[in-house]
Amino acid sequence: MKEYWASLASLLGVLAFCQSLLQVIFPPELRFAFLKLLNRIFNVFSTYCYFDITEIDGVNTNELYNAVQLYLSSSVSISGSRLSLTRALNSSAITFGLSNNDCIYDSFNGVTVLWEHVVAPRQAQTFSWRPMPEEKRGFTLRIRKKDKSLILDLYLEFIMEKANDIRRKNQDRLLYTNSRGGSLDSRGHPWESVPFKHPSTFETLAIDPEKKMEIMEDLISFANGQSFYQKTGRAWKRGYLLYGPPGTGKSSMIAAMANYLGYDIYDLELTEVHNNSELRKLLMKTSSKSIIVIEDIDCSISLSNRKKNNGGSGSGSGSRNYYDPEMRCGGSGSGSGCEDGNNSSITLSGLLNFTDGLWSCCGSERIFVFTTNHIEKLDPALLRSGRMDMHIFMNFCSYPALLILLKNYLGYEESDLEEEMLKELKLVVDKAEMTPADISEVLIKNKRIKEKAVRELLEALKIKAERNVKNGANRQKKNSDEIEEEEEEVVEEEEQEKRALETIKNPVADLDKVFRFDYSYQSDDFPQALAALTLNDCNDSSFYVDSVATAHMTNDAGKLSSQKPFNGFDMIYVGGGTGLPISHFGTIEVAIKDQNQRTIAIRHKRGQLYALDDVFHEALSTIKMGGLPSSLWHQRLRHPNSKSLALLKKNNFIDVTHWVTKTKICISCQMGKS
Ligand SMILES: Nc1ncnc2c1ncn2[C@@H]1O[C@H](COP(=O)(O)OP(=O)(O)OP(=O)(O)O)[C@@H](O)[C@H]1O
Repeated sequence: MKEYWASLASLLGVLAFCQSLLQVIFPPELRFAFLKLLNRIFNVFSTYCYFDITEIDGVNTNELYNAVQLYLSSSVSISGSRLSLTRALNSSAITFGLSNNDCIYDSFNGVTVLWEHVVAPRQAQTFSWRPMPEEKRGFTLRIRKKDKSLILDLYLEFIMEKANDIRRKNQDRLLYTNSRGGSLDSRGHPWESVPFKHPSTFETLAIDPEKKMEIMEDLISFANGQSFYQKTGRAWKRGYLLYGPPGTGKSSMIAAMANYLGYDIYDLELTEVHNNSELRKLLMKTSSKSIIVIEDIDCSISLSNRKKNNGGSGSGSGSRNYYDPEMRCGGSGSGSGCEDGNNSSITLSGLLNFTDGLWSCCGSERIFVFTTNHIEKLDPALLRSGRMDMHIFMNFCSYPALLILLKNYLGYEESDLEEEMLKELKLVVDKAEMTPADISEVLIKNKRIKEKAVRELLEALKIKAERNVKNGANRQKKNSDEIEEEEEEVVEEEEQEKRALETIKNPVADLDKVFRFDYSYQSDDFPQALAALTLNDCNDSSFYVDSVATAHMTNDAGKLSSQKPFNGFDMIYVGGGTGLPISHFGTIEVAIKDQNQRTIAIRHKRGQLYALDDVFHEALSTIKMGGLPSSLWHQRLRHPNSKSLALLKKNNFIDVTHWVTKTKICISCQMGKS
């Protein structure tokens, strides 16, 4: 026996020596090539082929891996001998899974295949933008070569469908949030999820039954509408805008939608998203059959003021219409907001691309829901027809909605209540303007003593209705007072106008009292605005065109001849207080056209004015045709002083029939100089 151990030990020693000798003689590269060759030879002669389905594909999670895992979890629970059991946090379902490196046979269409769950430790992490899981996971599918073409595609399709079914039936809805502010988890997901357990359903939702039916039918026709969307060439998605006062059930409606269709919810927190490309990435990581929600869209982000931060640096905006808020950053559909240039914020255009641009179609069967308490605050671009397919007004509690709440909270059917009580409730509920949330509170408080609950509810409704009536009367009184005040103001304005007209007839009389000059209506650069009133350079015989406005604007930057990007924060404010961004500044060319719209003279800027020198005098020859009194020339030539007029006459540019006496003072000049 002793000898036996001794010879075994020496044999092991020889083997170890040979191994180290081999390692020295054959470097790792050579060994790797040899193994590869062996593998190839094995594959040629093997009757099987193998498919690896890894958990992470590049940087993205492999959906097929998840589907296989789910699919196998249903078969391993029956046939597996060693299983792993998992239960997600707060989840009600237990998931079976194959243990690490365990195998299972499955059959499909009479063909048997083998699945192996391969788990290997990940090598020490090289540099990565995000943490990776410690283990590499994957499934290896083994199929006979002769069966591959027969079943592979069908089998994988079957697995995907089955996984979706299982997900729908067994799995709790998931509620995703992007509250991590853009950072990714170890599996490359920007979304965090928890099981979604909201109990709201369309049955418990207290809204008018007709409206409820309409919404439910719309949802079902959407969910079953794959062929319709394909046939019509539309992306398989739908948008709902829920609006109304707080507590009318907008969030409850979203939960009811998710529970009704069995969809997951992605609750998008816009304030956590830094720019449009991040928004796009979030969208790419949402799954099909989901509802993407942006709650309180009017307060989550100030979309109309966003451009302020960008400083209007969008390049190449030559022919863009900046009056269209949608176009502020490059227009919808293209997926390229001007934010892409400086990557600093979300824009309205980015949000619209998110919902109905090209990127909104990455994935299918998705519903977008926006909610707001103030629809009037939303940018019209969001409300435009076709953008949100259905606008749903969540109103105060109506009588039919009240009956649903009574059933939910007290178990009362309409027939369980006395007729008198029903009559009274019906009479006051609309006037009370109470939200379902307010009414629920009253009912919950007394839910154990049902009669008391109904009585108290009636009392609360009456008090609220009375208050509303009183407030309404006050409002009416206030309104009539306001109307009276407005009427008085109109009369006052009319009288002022009359006085002004009388003054024009007799301009010298009391001019100051009527037209006091108001600086608030004038340009800051007032002296410059009046520059055209005089011609200072007596040696310059050019005509100068006064284009009237001191600050010109155009919605087409291409019209500017030497444009430069505008990097300031100023904006053009228009009626209603909307701020329009300024993208470029520069100079324009003044074109003079004849009757037939042919350009006969184009002039560039000289200083602050546009000069028409001798070459173009002919083009203006009609101006000097026919003599006119000096007062008319004064008005036609934008109020030059008499010295300038005399100069023009002397150079034979104008023909003055007679000089008007100084007593007739030009009112415009008076106002301008006051
Ligand atoms: N229409 C409704 N049907 C049933 N319950 C409702 C309804 N509206 C409100 N409630 C009750 O009031 C609570 C608050 O409602 P919910 O959060 O859905 O309102 P909301 O309109 O989304 O409010 P907010 O605008 O403040 O987010 C809900 O939990 C629910 O119990």
